[in-house]
Parts: sequence; structure tokens; C-alpha cells
Amino acid sequence: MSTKLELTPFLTATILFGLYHSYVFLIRLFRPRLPYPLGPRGYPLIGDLFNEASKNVEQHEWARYLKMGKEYNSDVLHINVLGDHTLILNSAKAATELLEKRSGLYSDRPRKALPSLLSRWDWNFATMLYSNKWRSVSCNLTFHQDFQAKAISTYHPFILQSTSNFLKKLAPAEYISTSYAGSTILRIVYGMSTQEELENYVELAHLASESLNATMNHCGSFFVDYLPCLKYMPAWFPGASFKQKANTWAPMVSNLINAPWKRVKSSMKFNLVPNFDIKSINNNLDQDMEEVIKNCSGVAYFAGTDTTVSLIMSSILVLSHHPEVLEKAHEELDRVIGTSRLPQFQDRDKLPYIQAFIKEVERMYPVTPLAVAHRVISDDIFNGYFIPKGIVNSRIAILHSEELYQDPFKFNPGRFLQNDKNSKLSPDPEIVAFGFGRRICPGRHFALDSAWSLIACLLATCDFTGPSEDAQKISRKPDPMLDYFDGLIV
Ligand code: HEM
Repeated sequence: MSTKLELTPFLTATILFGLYHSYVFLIRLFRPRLPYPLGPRGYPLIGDLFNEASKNVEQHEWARYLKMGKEYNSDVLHINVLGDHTLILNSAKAATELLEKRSGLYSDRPRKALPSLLSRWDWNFATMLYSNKWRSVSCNLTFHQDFQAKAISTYHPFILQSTSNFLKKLAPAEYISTSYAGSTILRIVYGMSTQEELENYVELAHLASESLNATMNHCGSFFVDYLPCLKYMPAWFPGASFKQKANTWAPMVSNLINAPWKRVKSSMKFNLVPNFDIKSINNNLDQDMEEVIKNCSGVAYFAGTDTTVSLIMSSILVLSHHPEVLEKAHEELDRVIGTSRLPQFQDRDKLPYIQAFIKEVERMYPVTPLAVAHRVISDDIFNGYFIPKGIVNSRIAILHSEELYQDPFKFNPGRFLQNDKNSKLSPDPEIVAFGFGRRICPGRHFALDSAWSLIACLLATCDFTGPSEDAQKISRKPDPMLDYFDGLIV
């Protein structure tokens, strides 16, 4: 009697797993090498799998890395899980040395199985591999040209219009995303203007971004990141919940890139062209070029929505917790602008305390505490350590470093003001808050201008307090804490 061996998905995954790791193990065994940077050593073959799988999900990822850095007394850490290497850069010096000075090697993005492949984010150049496609001048130059510092003043009227609409309709906090950051971008990029349309599209960006937020920087949030072959498991298979999630996300992501573009194309029939590079479109546009502009528009639309909102929401939250900061900001506005008009962009340099306040929010509550992961494309050596090709997380919470900032967990905008010639100014958080090297955030000038406009105008018109005890009893809404959910964007 003969038994037939059936090649089930589980058996296939196990065989592939075994073959792949025996191969990696043999290669490593016979290679002469320097030590890896410090970090948990784990066990042969599986590395630090147990610790990563049982990590405390309540603890912020950046705080875990901060603690680990202190434990190993090192600003460069290394974690190996199943042969998948992650490098953690805990200081601005290490991040600049590797991600900027060696940016030719360190500008790739992780080949994450889940977000890009399964949720259909492959059009998104923010997650694209460091390749000819990413480099193709068109994609990056189109975006960089439209968002470079000197182009942003063209968008000031759109920013001011959104600020004014927001002030007129001041409403609960969620309104900030629907009315402000997202709608400014949608006006500029796709030329949208009706409130209903703006709200629908901002909601779409928010829903679709959830998948990137949940998966981009979390090494180990989905096991498929370590074992990409698991993506072939059927969605019903035990442990394949990542596939169900991806199936839910994929149509939203596809809608995000296709729906507003379809709308632009149809409005162009009536010669209604928005301000962004789409203005260069004509009906005979080369198909490749159309794809590039469509993708750049989609990237601006989703990347510009939740990020700026996070900075604005943190600013509001901080103001409600720090009346002394609010008082100083109000005093500066009353003295410089008076009470008969709103602050304009040309007043910015005359309002140093408000600038310092925004910098301190960027420093203390970074929008992207782990930036966006880079990937080293080939093995490297740094400070006598062997750096294997793999993922690099730079901890933007470098901005909490005691070496750079005195009393780093104290909220103190004064650290960015030159009151005393003898005291040293703290380094500008913008040098790291927007990432490093060739992948640095191209939307940073736009983000800072639009955040400044709204925050300055809110300060000029509003008071900020937490809910009173009575209000808390009636509405059962507690005073919001200065704390955050973890994720790519907090
Ligand atoms: C406060 C707001 C913002 C913050 C804190 C922020 C932060 C970042 C960071 C840390 C990165 C990763 C850089 C790296 O890999 O080293 C990034 C990338 C990116 N950001 Fe922003 N960003 C903000 C707003 C915006 C806006 C408004 C836009 C678009 C209009 C935008 C578009 C992008 C794009 C396209 C990338 C990917 C660049 C690439 O991979 O080549 N961001 N951002």
C-alpha cells in the first residue's frame, strides 16, 4: 500500500522555510565577518523571534528602542528575527552618517510583503524600492518641483482659504482633517472645491492610509513580513488574518489613486484644471507621463493629509495642557498683530514664540516617531561593526535625546529662542523630523506653511482649555491625555 503525500499550503510553507533558512545559515557560517552591532542575540536560526513575538504591544516602539539603547549603551542596535535584520539608529549622528552620507546604499525601502504587494500600494513612490522607477526624474522631479520651498508661496492663497473656512466652521477636532490639511491638498492637486466632495475624499485617504500606518514600520506586526512565502496562504487558513485585512484595504487603496484621477480627467473636458502639475496635461499626454502625474497626485493626496493633521492636533492638545505657553503666544500676537486682523505669512518672522512653539511640538511629539524605514541594499561596515543588508529604522525620537536637548521631556519652546547671548540654542528639530538623505520628505515646506497658518490663526482667535469637571461629568468625555496610539503616523 502506498501513501500519497499531499502538498498542502502549510507543508509548502514549511519546506520553503526550511530550505531558505538552511541556505542563509550555511552562508553565514562560512563567511568571515565582524560582529553585528549590539542588540539581543537570540538563538541560532530563529534569532530574537521569541522576544519580538512577545513584546509588550502597549509600549511605544520608539520607547522600546530608547530603552534598548540605554541597556546596550549604543546608538546603533541590531535585531535579527529569522534571518531578517533590522538596524536601529538611535542618534542623529548615526542617522546622518549612514542615511545621508551613504545615501546611495541606504535609500531603499523594505520589501514589505503586506502593504505594498497585497494592499496594492505599488504606485506609491514613498514606499517604492530605490530603483530606476523611483529615480525616474519625472516622478521625483514632478513632485519635488511642485513642492519645493520656492513653489509653496503659489499655494498660500489655497492655504489661507482653508484656514478661513476652518475658522468660520470651527467644530469638533475631527473637522481638522476633513476641513483643513486634506482639503488644502485636494484643492491644489485636483482642483476640488465643494465641501461634500472634499469630506468624502479626505475620509477615503484616511481609511486607505490605515494599512500603511499599521504595517510600515512595525517589524513583526505581521509574521508574513519575516516569511513572505506566507502570502500564498489562502485567506481562510488559520493565522492568515493579514490576508483578510489586505483584502479589505486593497479596494480602498485602489479607489484612493483612481477615483480622484477619474474626476480630474472628466473635469478637464470643461477646461477646469487644478494648480498642481496636472496643468501640464493635455489630451494627447503620453501614457507613461500620465501615470507619473497620476501617481504623484495620489501620493500628495494621501501623504499630505494625516501628517499635517497630526502636527496640528498635537499643538492643540499641548495648548490645552500648558496655559503658560498659551499666555505667551497670546501676548506675542496681541503685541505684534493686535486684535483687528489675522496673522499672515509675512508676519511669520515677527512671531518668534509661535515658531518656537511649533518646533517644540515637532520635537516632543514627532509625527512619525520612527520616520519611514529605509533598507540597506548591500552589506556594509560601520564603526567596526558588520551591517547586513536589511531594514533601517531611524528613531526620530532622537529628538528626546539628553545630549541634544536639556531636560528633553519638558515642553519648553524657549529652548529655540535666542533670549540670552550666552545660552546655546537647541538644534532645530526640522533637521531630523522629516527624515534623511535622498528619501527626505518632499512635502516638508508645504506641511510647515499650512500648519503655521492654521496654528497662528487659531491662537489669534481662540482660547484652549481641557473640559471642565462639570462638562466631563455631563458629556462623559475625559480630558484628552498627551498620549498616542503607535503607528507610522501618530
Ligand atoms: C508635519 C507633516 C509631515 C511630516 C512630519 C512628514 C514626515 C516624513 C518623513 C519622516 C518621511 C520619510 C523620510 C525618510 O524616508 O527618511 C516622509 C516622506 C514623504 N513625505 Fe512627508 N511628512 C509630512 C508632510 C508631508 C506632506 C504635506 C507631503 C505631501 C504634500 C508629504 C509627502 C511625502 C512623500 C511623498 C514622502 C516619500 C519620499 C520618498 O520616499 O521618496 N509629507 N515624510
